[in-house]
Amino acid sequence: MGCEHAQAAGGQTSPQQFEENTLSEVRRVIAVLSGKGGVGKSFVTGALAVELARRGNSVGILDADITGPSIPKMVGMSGRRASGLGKLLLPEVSAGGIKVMSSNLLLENETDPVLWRGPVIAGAIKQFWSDTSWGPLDYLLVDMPPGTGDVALTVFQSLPVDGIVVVTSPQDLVSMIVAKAVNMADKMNVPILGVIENMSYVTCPDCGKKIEIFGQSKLEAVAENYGVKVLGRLPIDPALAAACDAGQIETALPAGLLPDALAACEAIEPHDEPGAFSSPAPDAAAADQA
Ligand SMILES: Nc1ncnc2c1ncn2[C@@H]1O[C@H](COP(=O)(O)OP(=O)(O)OP(=O)(O)O)[C@@H](O)[C@H]1O
Repeated sequence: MGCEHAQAAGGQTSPQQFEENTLSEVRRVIAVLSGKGGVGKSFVTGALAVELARRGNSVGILDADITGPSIPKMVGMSGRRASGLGKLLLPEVSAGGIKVMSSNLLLENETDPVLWRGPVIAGAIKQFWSDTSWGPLDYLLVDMPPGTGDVALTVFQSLPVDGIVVVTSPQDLVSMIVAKAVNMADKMNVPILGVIENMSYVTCPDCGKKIEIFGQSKLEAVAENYGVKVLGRLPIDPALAAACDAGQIETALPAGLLPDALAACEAIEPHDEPGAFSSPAPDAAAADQA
């Protein structure tokens, strides 16, 4: 574990902040975290990105779920590959204008497994931040890998994360997951914006009644206990899941799904005034010097 990436991932030595390149001006960085896999963290990341973009914001998603990337497929980028600009990578841009950088956009085939070890994964996170030309962004959402392990640590130590959205599902051990996230946020000195419960209920197609198939949600009580806000509860929506699989989240996502979560994102003070982006035009020569 001698290289700088290993140190960042292992946390054995002082953390290293990854530098932003001159072609990026990211105003807010929000990490979307879950306690374990499969609770819908990527879906929530995608939904927040779509809603923020619909409100006129420039939005990017850094897919830090390096070994299980699912963002490109959700926004219709299956089969696409990121291009380069001098020494920098260019994020792919969705039909709705969302910029994405993901390990899936660097693979020959999107079904290739990513068999990378921790230090290489930390190196990829660095590439997605320092070596990617994001341009001016109002919001960069970071789709975190599941859990609170090494890669999550690297992201919090190395990127200027402004806030964390925690995603749980009702069958989770909600209390434990929120506790872990709160502990990590405390240690990393990053505020938790709040918690979203995904797959919280189903809506009866006949009468519209909300049915809590996993039992009554404990979210409110747990959130209160840990002093974090509830930012919303999302239903199980098979049609929306199918639309995500088909790369159509941008057109299929109903409007107004997560108003409190959006308000929490919008309340973050931006790093720079909108419009303050003043880096040189993104030509290859400029990128070479970056
Ligand atoms: N509210 C929902 N209703 C129906 N299906 C959903 C919902 N949320 C997520 N899904 C589906 O569940 C699957 C897992 O979701 P997703 O990839 O977002 O989870 P994740 O927590 O990011 O998983 P991983 O930890 O593996 O990255 C996907 O097929 C997604 O479309």
